[in-house]
Amino acid sequence: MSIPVLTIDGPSGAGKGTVSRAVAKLLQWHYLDSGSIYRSLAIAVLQAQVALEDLAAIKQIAEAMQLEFDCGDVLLVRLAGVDITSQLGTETTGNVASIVAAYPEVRAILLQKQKDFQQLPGLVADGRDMGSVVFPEAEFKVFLTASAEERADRRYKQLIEKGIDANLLQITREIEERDRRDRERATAPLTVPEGAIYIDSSSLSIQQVIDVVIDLVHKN
Ligand SMILES: Nc1ncnc2c1ncn2[C@@H]1O[C@H](COP(=O)(O)OP(=O)(O)OP(=O)(O)O)[C@@H](O)[C@H]1O
Ligand SMILES: Nc1ccn([C@@H]2O[C@H](COP(=O)(O)O)[C@@H](O)[C@H]2O)c(=O)n1
Repeated sequence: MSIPVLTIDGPSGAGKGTVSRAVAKLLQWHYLDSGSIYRSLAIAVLQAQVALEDLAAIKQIAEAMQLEFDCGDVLLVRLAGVDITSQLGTETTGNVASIVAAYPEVRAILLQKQKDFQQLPGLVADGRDMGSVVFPEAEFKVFLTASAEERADRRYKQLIEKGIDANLLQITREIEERDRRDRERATAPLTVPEGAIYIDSSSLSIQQVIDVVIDLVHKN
């Protein structure tokens, strides 16, 4: 029996995490936030004070990385037994994640960790290459995006709500730079996977996007 997978790929701030968590909860399926794996590696690399050009050292860290996920209402991540959840969401972590994620060797090391999330009764997987590389056979595929201005605005509001000082212009620049890096890398670039439905959420509410995605699963 094949285990159903719904993949939700798209650029930063498109709403993938928010929508994936809600849909996984409604379907009572498991949830994979693949970005948090790359973000955890970024934290481990920063902690080890390794240069971002030192591929050999980064590969060693990726291979040895002991990660535990608690995917309840709020995602909790432990690295070597230490809760790193509060460090995951920063822009520095996201930017370093996108630099280490560009190494094909690093992606190969982290591939099986992601595949292991495919468990009954089903999986909602969010990231950049879920529908194209990690779960190419997925039954349901979504590409979720929004304009760069809208995504930067969402990220800005998210940071301000968390009490984190933020600068809209800087966030816009960082989002555009991360998009460029994720789209232009040679291995597993951000792309619309074959067979995915394309949703531009620039003028849709979170609930409207959730409804479209739930409909896709229920109608098939
Ligand atoms: N359709 C929407 N309308 C308005 N705000 C939204 C919408 N979708 C998501 N948001 C808000 O945008 C912010 C970013 O969403 P989220 O973290 O889910 O994006 P993401 O695609 O997972 O980003 P990343 O890839 O960087 O983790 C959140 O504060 C979320 O509440
Ligand atoms: N499947 C994925 C998921 C993420 N990445 C890289 O990690 C960065 C952070 O991801 P978020 O979804 O948490 O923002 C992202 O910019 C990508 O570079 C990836 O390569 N593949």
